[in-house]
Amino acid sequence: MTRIAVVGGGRIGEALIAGLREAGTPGSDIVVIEAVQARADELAKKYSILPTTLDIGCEGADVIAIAVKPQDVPAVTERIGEAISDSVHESIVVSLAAGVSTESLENKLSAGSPVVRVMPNTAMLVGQGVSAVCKGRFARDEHVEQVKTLMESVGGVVVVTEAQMDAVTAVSGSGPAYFFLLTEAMIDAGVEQGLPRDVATTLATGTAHGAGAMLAAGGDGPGQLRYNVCSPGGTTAAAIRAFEAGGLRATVADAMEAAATKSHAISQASKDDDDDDIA
Ligand SMILES: NC(=O)C1=CN([C@@H]2O[C@H](COP(=O)(O)OP(=O)(O)OC[C@H]3O[C@@H](n4cnc5c(N)ncnc54)[C@H](OP(=O)(O)O)[C@@H]3O)[C@@H](O)[C@H]2O)C=CC1
Ligand SMILES: O=C(O)[C@@H]1CCC=N1
Repeated sequence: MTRIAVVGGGRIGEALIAGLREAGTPGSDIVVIEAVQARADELAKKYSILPTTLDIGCEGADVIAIAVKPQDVPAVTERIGEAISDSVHESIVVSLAAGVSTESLENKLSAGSPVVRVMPNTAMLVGQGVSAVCKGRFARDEHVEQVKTLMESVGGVVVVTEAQMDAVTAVSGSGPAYFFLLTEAMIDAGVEQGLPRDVATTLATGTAHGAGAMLAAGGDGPGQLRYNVCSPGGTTAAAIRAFEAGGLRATVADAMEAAATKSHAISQASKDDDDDDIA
């Protein structure tokens, strides 16, 4: 049994809670600490969990998952540090925030506190997330294993180095949004071609689901799967040519570079804040 305190009940906090509940974690093992009372009450009702304060929620928690916006992480971590500093129970502080380094978290906690950084994605909501995990200076392998097991209950998990986290964020943290954007564009294009919107939505969404399932089946890779759709002289090859002419691959590379650069900039901002604290 792992007792989890989720600090921040926004989009990703809810996705984690929903995925854990769906995977069978009892509601009594999860508490949520959320700034907006109405939102805390909504989550409590929806997932049969307890909304509480940070001090009470951190007491006895095995995992304290920080799911607030990156700029709110330093203040929240400092308060968590105060709440657990005298506790005999060891809590693993887990950050789900983009761009916030384990070092900046450790700087706000008592010396030697185990910190694990996770980059999840919103597909946790349906138990199909994929997360990357890296450990801070004081986290031992058993802490990483515990967090890995927790995240495996809501999807796949890979262990990476912290230096890889900006790239991870660009691929899988932000990734669901790229597929949603493509799906939206396909629906709009289907409507332009004369389909009713509900029909275009059913077709594009079902296609995304089916293509995802084929990729996840782990047989042929994406290239071969695409070749299999491209009948010689056919419709798909004509569409792929238009995608390539429009610079799709370069656009994807530029978009992911922008995401990774932003993640790095967030890390630099949190480092600068730490330096200001020390000065
Ligand atoms: N959304 C996503 O797909 C992903 C997000 N992440 C990371 O997850 C984190 C949260 O993102 P997201 O869920 O989108 O953001 P949200 O703004 O939806 O959620 C954050 C929530 O935390 C609340 N909050 C702020 N300060 C406190 C506090 N002191 N105590 C308790 N609750 C507080 C916020 O309230 P208020 O709005 O009033 O400030 C808000 O409800 C970010 O760091 C992001 O980088 C990581 C991977 C994917
Ligand atoms: O957009 C963001 O900053 C967060 C982090 C990854 C996905 N959403």
